[in-house]
This record gives sequence, C-alpha cells and structure tokens, in this order.
Amino acid sequence: MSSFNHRRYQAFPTVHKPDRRWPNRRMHHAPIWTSVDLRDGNQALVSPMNVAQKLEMFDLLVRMGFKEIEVGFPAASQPDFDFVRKIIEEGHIPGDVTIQVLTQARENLIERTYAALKGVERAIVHVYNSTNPVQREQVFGLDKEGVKAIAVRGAEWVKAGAAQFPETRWTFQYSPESFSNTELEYAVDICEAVMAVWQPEAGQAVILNLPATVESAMPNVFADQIEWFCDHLRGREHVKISVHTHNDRGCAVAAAELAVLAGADRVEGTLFGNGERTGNMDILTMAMNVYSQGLDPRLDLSMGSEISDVYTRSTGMTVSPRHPWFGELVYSAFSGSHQDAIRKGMQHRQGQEQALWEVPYLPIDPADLGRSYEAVVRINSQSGKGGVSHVLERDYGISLPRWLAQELSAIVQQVSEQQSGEISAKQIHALFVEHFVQSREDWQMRRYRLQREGDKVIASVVMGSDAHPRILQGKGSGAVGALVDALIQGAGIYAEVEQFDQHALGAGTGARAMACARVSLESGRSASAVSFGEDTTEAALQSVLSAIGKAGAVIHLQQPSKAAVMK
Ligand SMILES: CC(=O)SCCNC(=O)CCNC(=O)[C@H](O)C(C)(C)COP(=O)(O)OP(=O)(O)OC[C@H]1O[C@@H](n2cnc3c(N)ncnc32)[C@H](O)[C@@H]1OP(=O)(O)O
Ligand SMILES: CC(C)C(=O)C(=O)O
Repeated sequence: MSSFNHRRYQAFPTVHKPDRRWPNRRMHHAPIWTSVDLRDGNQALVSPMNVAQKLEMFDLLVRMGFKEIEVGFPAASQPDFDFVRKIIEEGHIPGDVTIQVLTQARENLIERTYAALKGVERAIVHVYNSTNPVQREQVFGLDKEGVKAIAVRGAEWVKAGAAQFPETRWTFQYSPESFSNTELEYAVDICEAVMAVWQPEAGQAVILNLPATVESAMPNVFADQIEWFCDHLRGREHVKISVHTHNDRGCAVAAAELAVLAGADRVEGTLFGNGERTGNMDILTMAMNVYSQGLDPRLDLSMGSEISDVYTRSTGMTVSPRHPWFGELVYSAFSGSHQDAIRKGMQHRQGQEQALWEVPYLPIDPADLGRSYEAVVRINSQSGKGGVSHVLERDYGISLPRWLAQELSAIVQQVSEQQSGEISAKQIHALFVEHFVQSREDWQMRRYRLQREGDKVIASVVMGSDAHPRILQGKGSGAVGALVDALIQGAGIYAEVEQFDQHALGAGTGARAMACARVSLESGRSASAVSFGEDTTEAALQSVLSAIGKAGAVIHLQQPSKAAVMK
C-alpha cells in the first residue's frame, strides 16, 4: 500500500468561538516587530553564522529599525555566547534597541545565559518549554502538572538570575512552545502559573509569546486560538502578547496578520522567512503588507537590495525570484496584457505623481524598494506590442505608431520563440533597425526640393548612390503625394501609402524627426519602413522610398541632366 495515504492524518480541531471578533477588525498600526534571525533563523542553517556574519546581520537589523532583536541562544554554543558578549562589551547595541536571548527552562542554561548578558543595559530573557500533548508524553514523559512545573521552575530561575543584576532593565518572556498544538485551557493555565512567579501586575515587564511551532491549521484557527487566549488570560492587560508563527503550511504571514487582529501586540519573525523547515514568519512580507495598506511599517525597507545581500552573505540562503515584494521578478511583467496595462497606468500617472498609487499589476511603486521602472517590462514570447513599444520608448526614446508596433512585435515574438527566452532591449532595437530602418542604397534619398505651385507641391528628389544619382519629379497635394506621383512619372512605379505617421523627436535620439510608412505596390507586395531625418519632410520622403525599396520595387531611371540635379 502506498505510504501516500491521507488516512494517517486528521483534521485540526476548530475553536468553538461564537463571540469571534477578529474577522471584523482591521490593522491600524504595525505590531512590535522582533527579529529572531540570529536565533531561530540561525539554528536552522546548515552552517550557523559565525560572529562576523552575526554582527553584519545585527547591524542591518538595527539600521532597518528593529527595536527588539533575539541575538541567540548563548547557553547553547560558544559562538552565540561570544557574540552576545561582543555586542555588549563593544557597545554595538543602540540605546533604543533591546536584545533578547533564548534559553530552555534548565537551571544551568539559565545561569550561563545571565553570564552572557552581564553588563547589558536592557534585555529580554526568553525561556520556553514545549507544552503540547505529544511532547508532554513523548519528550518529557510528564503529565500536565509535570510540564507546568518545568515552566514554573524555569520562571523562578529566570527571576533569580535577573535579581543578581539589578542594574539591568529586564523583560521576561515565556513561550509555551507548540502553543497552537496545546489545549487552550492548559496554555492559559501554564502561562498564568509563569505570571504568578514574575508578577507583571507589580511592574515586571512580561511577554507571553505564543508560537505555532509547527503550523498545523488554517490561519483562522490560529487567530481564534489567540483571541480565545487573550479573552481567558487573567491579567491580560499586564502582559504583551506576542506570536511566533512558522510556515509549514505556507501561511505563517497570514497567521501572524490574523493574530494581530485577534489581539497580538507583537510579532516575531525573520528576514525572508528563514528558519526551521519551511521557515519562520517572514517579517519583510508582513511589514510590506502593512506598508501597502497605507500604514507606517516602522521598519525601513527601502534598502531592498542591501537587505537581500546581507541576508545571502550571512545565511548562505538565496532569495527566490518570486519572493513577495523583494524577489527579482516581482516587479517584472513579461505578458502582453500586463505590459500594456502597466504602460497605460504609468502614462496615466504622469503629472499626478502625488496621487494614490493605482497602477495595474503593480501593488506598490517599485521605486519604494529601490527598484527601477526599467526592469518592470521585460520581453519574451508572451509579450505583445505594448511591451515592445514600451521598451523602445523607455530605452531609445522611440515611439512607434500602433500598426508598426504590431509588426515589430510579431518579429520580436518569432525571434523570442526561436531563442526560447527573454529578448533584451538592445536586441529589440537591433531588430527594429534591421527590419525597418535600414534602407537599400539605391533607395537612399540624397537631396530633395519642394516648390509650391498654387495649391500643389512639386517635389524634386535625387536618390541612389552619389556615383549614380537618379532624379524624380512629381506633383501632389503634399510632399508624400508629390513623391508618389514622381515615382509613377519617372519610374512607372505605382505605390499606395497605406499607413503613414511622422513626428518630431525629443532630445537624445540623434535626429529631429521620425517618419513611418507602409506602402503597397501594384504587385501586391507591401513593406514598412522608418526613417529618421533632420526635418519631418526629409524623414517622410525617405520612409516612403525605403518602404518601396523593401517591397521590392525595381527602379530604372534615366540619368538626370546636370540642370536637374539640385545643388
Ligand atoms: C522550537 C525551538 O526552536 S526551541 C529552540 C531550539 N533551539 C535549539 O535547540 C538550539 C540550541 N540547543 C542546543 O544546542 C542544545 O539543545 C542545548 C545545548 C541547549 C542543550 O543540549 P543538551 O543538554 O545536550 O540536551 P538537548 O537539547 O538534547 O535537551 C534534551 C533534554 O532537555 C529537555 N528539554 C528540552 N527542552 C527543554 C526546555 N525547553 N526546558 C527544559 N527542558 C528541556 C529534554 O526533555 C531533554 O531532557 P532529558 O535529557 O532528561 O531527556
Ligand atoms: C522558542 C520558540 C518560540 C520557538 O522558536 C518556536 O516555538 O518555534
């Protein structure tokens, strides 16, 4: 029988809570953030951070604005102990930052923890023991009272340890580890027993941290558990309620967000969600979620790339290109309809940059995280004319008329399919030049002259190579019409201009005007061409000539007389 057998598992029980209130709430401010990168994140690494890596990470967390940072488990390893000593002795802890350290509820470990903290101005001593039925039975071999006694003894040792260093401002934190798998009545009972030792009502700062050590239920169930706990805890008003969620079901952020609605004051997590198994709650994601709702996240996340760089260096982990808010690809659009909408959205914002951010497919302004618009639109075989136009416009200042963008986009798509991948802006430009701008030498216009005769224009055009110039002359209602007539008169070429657009160009394009023409010949062949020129007439005439040349017209002209060749 296959081991992939759902009957080995059971549904997580829901919380009976007819007075559930959190679904109707919204967040009004960011919670207190506590980074556990240097502890929970670190303990999950293949190679835990060395002191230098921890220091670089600590410095980043401080600059990002974290006011509470769990810096390690100093009783567990020498590097953790040394790191805590180093930041205390070398004065790395800013006046508004409180460090936190973790310890099991064991006397020798708690003693060693205080030895590491000697001389610190402020610290949170975080003691934990697991409380759920499975661990009570299988790990501790104890009943509820036995496990409660571990917590109470731990609380007493923490209190006694702190009393040796009255010059330090201590906060005590207790975690009923695996809270979300613990019976709620029992979780309240054990926390109240710890509170009875610490006496927060008498002024001792106390945090009760409620972990989803292994995420086992949907986030609404966790929110119910938090609201239930807050409703039933005696002395709730004297303690801070913290949550510490893991991502086993992929919902750590959702669980923490709902927990805040349900009454949590504080949230523990890590950068990019590094941590045991599938990781801890990702503070970056949650803080950006808060930010994108118009609330101050109380963290500086604008240094996006520096955060990923330090994270990668310190942990050896990588950031997924799809990581919420910070991944390399999250502000890129490859697909045609998204690109089209982004381009229109960006254009819509022009002149109203202070307005609320409302651009399709971009939940925030990428510039907020130091990301540029340049990267937003990227081209592959899924892209359409909007994206191709956007890239040419953005990187080369070239705006194509819709019909021509369609033609170029088809070429780009074909090449992209052939090379099965992304096409750079440079390649798009090269394809544009190759297919539309380059013109055969015999269809190059050398000079032109226009004369007005009544309501008609007479165009004289010299084309071909300097060695073999050809002259054409014709009459029409405008320059292009006169040129078309000249081709009929002088070369017997009947060309119809199907599409034509011209416009002046902005600075930086190396030309003053651009014209785009699509012509069809009597043979049924047609082609499009683009020409850049010193003025719009020059660009217009050349674009028509180039398009006719591309369509395959053959020109046989008589040599011009000397008088006809213009100076
Ligand atoms: C969910 C979390 O992330 S909790 C944090 C987990 N992090 C870590 O464990 C990283 C650091 N830990 C370590 O390096 C080691 O565990 C040390 C150094 C702290 C302790 O090591 P050891 O003494 O060898 O023991 P170990 O961790 O295996 O502990 C097992 C013993 O402690 C008991 N124990 C485990 N957790 C706790 C606790 N929180 N409080 C009290 N006792 C505990 C176990 O029941 C077991 O007891 P037993 O020896 O009577 O069977
Ligand atoms: C120590 C506790 C808070 C913990 O890391 C967890 O339960 O995941």
